[in-house]
Formats: sequence, structure tokens, C-alpha cells
Amino acid sequence: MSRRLSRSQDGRPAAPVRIVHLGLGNFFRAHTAMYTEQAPDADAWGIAAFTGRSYAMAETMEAQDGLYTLVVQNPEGNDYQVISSVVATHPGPDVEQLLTYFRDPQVAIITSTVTEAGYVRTSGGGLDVDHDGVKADVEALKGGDLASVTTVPGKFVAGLVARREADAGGITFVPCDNVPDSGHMVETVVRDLAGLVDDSLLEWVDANVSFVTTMVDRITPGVTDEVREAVEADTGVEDPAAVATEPFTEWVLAGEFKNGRPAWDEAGATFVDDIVPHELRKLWLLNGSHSLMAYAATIVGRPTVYEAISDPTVAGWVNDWWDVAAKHLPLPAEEIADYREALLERFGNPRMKDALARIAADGSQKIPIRIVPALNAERADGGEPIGAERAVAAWVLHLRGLGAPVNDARGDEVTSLAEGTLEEAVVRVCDYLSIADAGARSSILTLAQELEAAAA
Ligand SMILES: NC(=O)c1ccc[n+]([C@@H]2O[C@H](COP(=O)([O-])OP(=O)(O)OC[C@H]3O[C@@H](n4cnc5c(N)ncnc54)[C@H](O)[C@@H]3O)[C@@H](O)[C@H]2O)c1
Ligand SMILES: O=P(O)(O)OC[C@@H](O)[C@@H](O)[C@H](O)[C@H](O)CO
Repeated sequence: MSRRLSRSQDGRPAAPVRIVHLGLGNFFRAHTAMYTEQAPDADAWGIAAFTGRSYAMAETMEAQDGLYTLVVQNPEGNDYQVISSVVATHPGPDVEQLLTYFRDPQVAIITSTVTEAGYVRTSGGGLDVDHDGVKADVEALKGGDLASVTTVPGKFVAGLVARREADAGGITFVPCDNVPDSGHMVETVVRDLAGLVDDSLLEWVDANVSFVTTMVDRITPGVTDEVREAVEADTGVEDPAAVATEPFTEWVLAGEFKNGRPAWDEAGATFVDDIVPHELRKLWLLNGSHSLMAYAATIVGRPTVYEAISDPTVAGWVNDWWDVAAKHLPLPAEEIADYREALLERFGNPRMKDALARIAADGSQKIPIRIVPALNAERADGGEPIGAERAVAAWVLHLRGLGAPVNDARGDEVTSLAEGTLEEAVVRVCDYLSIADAGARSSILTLAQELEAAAA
């Protein structure tokens, strides 16, 4: 007879809320919440977590007092750990509750994993002021109706307005999405929005708010019934909030904390002054090859990372891309070689069922930062970055309906780029991605034709 998790039965008292998290998804449960759990001062740092737009995970976790099972899928078998750092869960639309936390001087940190698209930016990196949700948030904030905001930047700014009114002191944003210079990214959207609704907030932000940049790494697939069944069979717990992940984990942070932080360093996180090499290593080598496989490997009938990397042709494409990226990474060759080797091992973990359809989502936010910088840099150096160009070619075909389905925050805009003949599609997508080099465009067309011919 299986049981459900509960704090009283599992002997896990709840810590006071000092961290608020936006985006109660799989990755947060596998990574950020786990670091807080493992910090030696975890009993002082409880997390209140909000879902995005839905209610489901908040309700599921509330029913088990925020506890959940973390499943580490080692190649040789699972490890199970009950995580207790999440002490309260709330549906994303409950902005009143979010404001209550912002008004609390004890709350010191706002973490987020809301996907790249959640920060509602233009391709230039600023707040997308033409976005309908942002426009509505501007009006709500101007009218003092803080609880009506719906976008993530809207929630951040509403929270800061509430915190200033409550004179609750310093606070730090710690975004944990796969975005380079993520602290600066959040600072930009917050400042852009604050500037539109209340200029005086900017000065208060200068004095009271800091933005920490992070590099986060732990491959966390969507949860399957197989995972939940293994938890029940092996631990006797029926846990609808269980999440499965790989053994590897990394968290690198840079920046100042205004109001303290957990001893995450003692739980394995690394604090650095210069985060750029760490970000680029991970974003280009791991996420770049992920995106390449998500588009190219699904076209040739490989639906998961494991199946893709086990196919020598796809593995060759990944290596082609890594060869391009390696030339433009500001890192010692040996470090890059070690990371490539480790990635092959991680991708080759047969127990991880990581669907490439998950990774394919929101390519409009990912291809420009994961692939295009190295592609353009190599062309500018007179090289032929075929490994990068193949990723773009595959994305063009993906937008034309081949391979993984399109699920993109800018779906209408980017699929319309790929209409018409393949030649027209390549030109429009290259314009969109700022790939101007004629040789690159011609190579992308040839590679797209080859991939189309190889489609499963
Ligand atoms: N899964 C991984 O392997 C992994 C690893 C490193 C980093 N990340 C980062 O974490 C992010 C989330 O990944 P996940 O696996 O937790 O996904 P997930 O789908 O499990 O969770 C995403 C969360 O973000 C919310 N969300 C989505 N779009 C939003 C929007 N437009 N506005 C507000 N909230 C929104 C969702 O409601 C959900 O709570 C990724 O986009 C990535 O940047 C993921
Ligand atoms: O999470 P996304 O959507 O930004 O990217 C998909 C994957 O590349 C990503 O989730 C990786 O699994 C992760 O970044 C590994 O740390």
C-alpha cells in the first residue's frame, strides 16, 4: 500500500519563506530547490514557489506540503531523495500573494525559471513593449492595480513597487534560465517597464535591488508515468510531483546579494567574478548541440537525445558543431575537450528519456544565442561553419513542418518566414537571424536540401 508525502509524517519542518520562485517547473525542482535543500543553512531559507499560468503543480504540491521526490537517473539505477525546501506553492495568477511576499523584509531573493520567452524581450534584448500582455501590464501598473499584472516583467515590477511602499529593503533577482548575462537581462526588462510606469522607481531599484547572473546545468526531461511508477515501486510513495534528472549538476553565479543568501556554495554552487566563459561553454556546447539534435535528428527519425547521439550520423553532426563552437570559445582547448567528452557521456545515458520535442520549443529564442554567434564569427574569419549551418538549415525545415512540432512563443512570425520555396525560406530566416554572409546562406540551402532528402 503506497503513501503520500507529508511534513508531519516525513519529519520535515518548514523553513521560513526567504526565497520566492517564479516557474514551478521540472528544472527548478531538480536543480535550484535541490541546492537550497543541500545548503547547511537550509532551515533558514524556505522557498515559496509560483507556477506560470497554471494551477496544477501548485495544487499537487500543496497536497503534500511542498515535498517531492527527486529521482537521479544514474546509468546503473535510480537514487531517490525527498526535497523539502519548497515550503509553500501558489498558482501563478495569485499576484496578491506574490505582492505579500515582496512586502516582507525577510524575503531576500527572487529566483525564476520561466523559459527564455517568459521575460518577453525583443530580439534586441529590451522589453517587448508591443506585446499585448506588456501593454496591459503598463496600464495596470500606471493605474496602481498591481495585482492585475500577468507577465513576468509585470510581476517583478509590481513586486518592487509593493516592496518600496512597504519599505521592506534590499532584494536580489536570481534568474535561472538558459539566457546569457541573465542578471543583466532581468535588470533590462525591469528597468524598461519601470521607466514606462514610474521613473522614480529606477532610483529605488539602484539602491535596493541587485541582479545576479547564473549559469545553470542539469538535464531535466519531462516527467513520464514510468518515472512515477518507479518512485512508487522503489520507495512506496505515490508522488505526482516527482521529477527525474541526471547525476550531473552545475550552478555558477556572479553578482552581489543585497539581503543575504543560503550557503549554496557549500552545496556545490560556484561563485565567480567572470561568468562569461562558463555561460558560453554550456550554452554553445550543450544547448547548441541540443538544438541541433532537436531539429536535425527528429527529421531523420530520432525522437530522444539518447537515440540521436547513438546514431553515428547525428553524432557526427554534433561533432561538426562542436568543432565550430570550440574555435570561438574563450576557453583552453583542454577544458573544451573534457566538456565534449563529458557531454557525450551525459547524452548517452540510456536511462534518460529526454524528448527532443521538449528541446525544440521556442527556437526563435534559442537559435540566435546558441548557434548564430559562432556561425557568424567563423564566416567572418573566412571559415566554413558547416556544423552551425546545419542547425540553421534544420530549423528552417522544422518551421516548414519537418521533424519535431513547432511550439514557439513567436510561432506565427517564424513559421511565416519559412513559407514559399526552400530558397525563399532560407533567405527570410537568415535575414531574421542576421546571417548576412552569402557563403553561409548558400551552404544553409544546400544542407537543408540534403536534410530534406534524408527525412524519415
Ligand atoms: N529542463 C532542463 O533541462 C533545464 C536545464 C537548465 C535550465 N533550464 C531552464 O528552465 C526553464 C524551464 O524548464 P523546465 O524544464 O522547468 O520547464 P517546465 O515546462 O517544467 O516549467 C516551466 C515553468 O515556467 C512557466 N512558464 C512557461 N512559460 C511562461 C511564461 N511565458 N510566463 C511565465 N511563466 C512561464 C511554466 O508555467 C512552468 O512553471 C527552461 O526554459 C530553461 O531556461 C531547464
Ligand atoms: O530548457 P531550454 O528550453 O532552454 O533548452 C532545452 C535544453 O537544451 C535544456 O533544457 C538543457 O536540457 C539544459 O540546459 C541542461 O542543463
